[in-house]
Amino acid sequence: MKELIVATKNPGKVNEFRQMFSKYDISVKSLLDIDRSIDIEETGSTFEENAVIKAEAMAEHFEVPVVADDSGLEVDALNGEPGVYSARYAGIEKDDGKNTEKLLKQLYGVPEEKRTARFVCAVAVARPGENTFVRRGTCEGVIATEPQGTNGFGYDPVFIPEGSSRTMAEHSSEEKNAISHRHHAIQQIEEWLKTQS
Ligand SMILES: O=P(O)(O)OP(=O)(O)OP(=O)(O)OC[C@H]1O[C@@H](n2cnc3c(O)ncnc32)[C@H](O)[C@@H]1O
Ligand SMILES: [Mg+2]
Repeated sequence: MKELIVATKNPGKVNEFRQMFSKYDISVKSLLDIDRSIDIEETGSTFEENAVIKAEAMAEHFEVPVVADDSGLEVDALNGEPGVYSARYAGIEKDDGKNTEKLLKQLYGVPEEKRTARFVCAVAVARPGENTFVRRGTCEGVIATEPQGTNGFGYDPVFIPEGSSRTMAEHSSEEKNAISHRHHAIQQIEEWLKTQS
């Protein structure tokens, strides 16, 4: 089994990458396993830019291929916010509970048909001495009026994916990994993943 570094410190993402990469016989090492003190500043203005920044910084550092994910939630009634600031929406401390609370406050009184949103995930692959590539996946849905469910992470308790009546946090990880933005982004790097296992 081949091992790949995924340049993230988000344990929820790590679980999902582990589950989805196992299909390719690839095991995942994250920054939580390697060095929690590594901090990469996300200075880009798009998901793609930030994913590339994270992947290239770590590929240069470890001198091996590195995958990185930059993701977030775009809410139409908020002109695409929180977007690339999803992790820091309610402050720098990255508190999922505070972020969802702020989001529900911002959307208070907004009717269901105007609560459309999408999760976006950019996955970048950086390799020493080779060109970096980045692919995007999305998952359409609406924002609920109150949090429901305990699975997943981030905004999952308030995001109802299209075609479902449950929030993402009420979906099993298998169900989420079949429809998520991260799944759709990873599908697009499948050819490369197959060369890695
Ligand atoms: O940068 P790394 O270390 O990967 O971890 P992070 O949590 O800071 O990740 P991002 O910078 O990509 O910010 C993504 C935020 O968007 C939200 N998010 C992304 N994917 C999500 C998902 O599958 N379900 C719920 N929320 C998600 C969640 O709040 C994340 O913290
Ligand atoms: Mg981040």
